[in-house]
Amino acid sequence: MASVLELSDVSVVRDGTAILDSVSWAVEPDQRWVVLGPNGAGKTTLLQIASANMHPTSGTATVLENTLGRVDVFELRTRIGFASTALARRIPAAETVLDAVLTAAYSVTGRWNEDYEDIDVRRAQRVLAEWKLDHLADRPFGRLSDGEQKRVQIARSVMTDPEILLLDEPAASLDLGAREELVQLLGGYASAAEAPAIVMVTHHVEEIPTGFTHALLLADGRVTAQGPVDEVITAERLGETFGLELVVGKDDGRFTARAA
Ligand SMILES: Nc1ncnc2c1ncn2[C@@H]1O[C@H](COP(=O)(O)OP(=O)(O)OP(=O)(O)O)[C@@H](O)[C@H]1O
Repeated sequence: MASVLELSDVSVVRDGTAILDSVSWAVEPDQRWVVLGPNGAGKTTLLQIASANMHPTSGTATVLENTLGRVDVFELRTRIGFASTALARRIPAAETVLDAVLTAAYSVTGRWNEDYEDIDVRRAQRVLAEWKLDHLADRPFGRLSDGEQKRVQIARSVMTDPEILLLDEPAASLDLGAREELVQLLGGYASAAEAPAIVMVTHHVEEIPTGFTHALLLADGRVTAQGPVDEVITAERLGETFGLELVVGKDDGRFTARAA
């Protein structure tokens, strides 16, 4: 089966600095990746490439078998699910939770005069139930808790049944209860055979859901390690990437890390 994402020697240069530097990486359909690295390492830039929102300065990026720079990215983006706080800011506060998810079918935020089919509405309702949001379907998006808003972002990004799902810090700013609820839901989703390939950026190994198979570590725009999650999320590899001595543990499928 073809890779859903393939970067070959990809660099992104801004203001004379390589914010991604010779990155080569492939994501297969049955893989779920976590991307970790210090602030400014280039994680969000990597997702911008993977979501076809940015082209490499040099090298080749192929997303769902389309080489960026040679294809109509508007059609391609409909096959990619992307959840980030920046995108969520575009959802009007008064929009109901159901509409915030439903409007993904037309790639818009803010319901206007689009004609939705019953099948779209039923799918939105099913997605809301999957992400434990069905009881909030009629609530305005702006009146949800942070944890609920994060789940709406993800529900919206899976509404169109994407072939690759990109999550930029889905658990950032959540309290312990909301984080654990989200990590568990993500773990269940990631473990399902029919789930798409997933790439999740996070700052904390505690946020890696069970069912995630691979990890990529970035520092200063360069890949410092990549491969099966248990080979990469280690004290040695993380320590090199973050530049400090760490103790890394794993319990019941979940990782922990602290300074040594
Ligand atoms: N358009 C741009 N022009 C110049 N520099 C940029 C641009 N976009 C990003 N950068 C710089 O590139 C580096 C990587 O940014 P990026 O947002 O990808 O990192 P990150 O790993 O996601 O960081 P964080 O963990 O803090 O969110 C940062 O130093 C950032 O300031």
